[in-house]
Amino acid sequence: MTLCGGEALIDMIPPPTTAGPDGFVPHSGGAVFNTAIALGRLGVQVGMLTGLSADMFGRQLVEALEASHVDTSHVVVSDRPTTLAFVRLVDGHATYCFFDENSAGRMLDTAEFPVLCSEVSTLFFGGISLACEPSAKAYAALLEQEYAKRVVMIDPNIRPRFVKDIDRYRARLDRMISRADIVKVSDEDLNWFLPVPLSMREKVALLLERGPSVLILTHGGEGASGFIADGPVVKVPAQRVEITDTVGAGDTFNGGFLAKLSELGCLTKAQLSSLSADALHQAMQHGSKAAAVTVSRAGANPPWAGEL
Ligand SMILES: Nc1ncnc2c1ncn2[C@@H]1O[C@H](COP(=O)(O)OP(=O)(O)O)[C@@H](O)[C@H]1O
Ligand SMILES: O=C(O)C[C@@H](O)[C@H](O)C(=O)COP(=O)(O)O
Repeated sequence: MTLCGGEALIDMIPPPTTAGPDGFVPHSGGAVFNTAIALGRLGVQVGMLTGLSADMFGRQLVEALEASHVDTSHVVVSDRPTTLAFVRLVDGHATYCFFDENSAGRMLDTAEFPVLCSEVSTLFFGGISLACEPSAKAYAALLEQEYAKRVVMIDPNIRPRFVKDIDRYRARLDRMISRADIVKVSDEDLNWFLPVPLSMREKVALLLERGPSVLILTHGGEGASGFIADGPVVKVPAQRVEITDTVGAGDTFNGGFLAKLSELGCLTKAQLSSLSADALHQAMQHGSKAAAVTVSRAGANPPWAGEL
């Protein structure tokens, strides 16, 4: 089972026709939640480790997980509120305004973490859960405890506005990246993480030196590049589709990517350490197709296997 550890929240999204702040519609979301939903819909055995509220939005999120075949046995329910993310769309591109003070996801602490079931073979982490305390510290500690036994993927989905102590955030991400088997970053994330006058290729080399077997760099509507140590750069273009909004593009890409690696039998530490360029290409292609479906419809709404 792949266990996705991180936030599940409500994206308040304006319908595309609404010019002003009126008419926000609550969509289930959160970067890590979206990846879990994508995996469940694509037929991968997946569970979610997160803190959810007992409020109406928390119940909406549990129902959404169950409807997409995501196991909820690692979900911790509390009376704290659900995180809300108000979304602003400019030409389909999303920016976020978060309300997460004291929220069920953000306040999840190590002491509340359930024991991982023995079927968990892969851990996926990312998003604002790695930026907010105390959840960030708790997920980082879990990774540290588990990385030697299980495959780990991270998509930091960097949101600097959330972070009070930037140096601590950067150092923690650095350590997590060094423990991960697969790392996915956007161009923006990479430039934030390594704000030095180096080329993209040199920055990629620096990240690979830290330890991951596979690094994916996504370029929004320009597609993605994949890197393995000593292998060729694998490039996959974005699919041409009419954009409704880009919410959850990267998260869905991650789901499609992991689903294909799993189907190919490559989701083990040994396989990943000698991944072929062909397997990498197939997995990225699958991620790109899945993401294209999400950007073509409202909110993060990953495709089912039959839609690809
Ligand atoms: N405008 C777009 N059209 C088609 N596919 C897109 C578009 N934007 C993103 N994608 C797909 O989603 C992937 C991830 O997008 P990106 O914006 O780089 O990640 P993130 O959402 O994590 O910032 C891209 O590599 C591409 O496959
Ligand atoms: O969790 C977030 O960072 C924002 C969410 O509200 C949103 O659902 C999301 O996951 C956006 O992810 P991205 O578009 O893949 O960066």
